[in-house]
Amino acid sequence: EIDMASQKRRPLSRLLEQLLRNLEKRDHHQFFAWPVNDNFAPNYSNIIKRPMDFSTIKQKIDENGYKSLNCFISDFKLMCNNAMKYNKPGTVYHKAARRLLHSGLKQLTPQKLRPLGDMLT
Ligand SMILES: COc1ccc(OC)c(-c2cc(C(C)=O)n3cccnc23)c1
Repeated sequence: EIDMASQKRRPLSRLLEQLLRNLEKRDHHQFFAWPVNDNFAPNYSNIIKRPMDFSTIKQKIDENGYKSLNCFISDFKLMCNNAMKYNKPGTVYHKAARRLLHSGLKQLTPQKLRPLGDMLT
């Protein structure tokens, strides 16, 4: 159980929570909200060695599992790239992943992050 007080003290966690909310709202169909289930995606766990989804990222933030912004961005990219690896181009999932990756990364550029970064120092 993560006490709120320590959460307040951790500026990185607060920044990552904010960035995560911003990324999640771009996933309109919630295809990335939960781990992909092998029952709906045949052979998924054999093809995708490191599954990732927004709920797992959220849990990792709460457990203070990200030591840097770059580690958070890496998991976001992993999640999108998994979907572009498993799902064929042209599928709704591949297109959603490509779109999420590009629109998400635009929010994670230094220009966009600098004002938030000042909050960290
Ligand atoms: C159709 O409704 C849902 C609901 C939740 C999903 O993943 C959390 C998915 C889903 C998400 C994915 C991904 C992200 O590869 N996927 C691949 C094959 C079959 N289903 C999915 C689809």
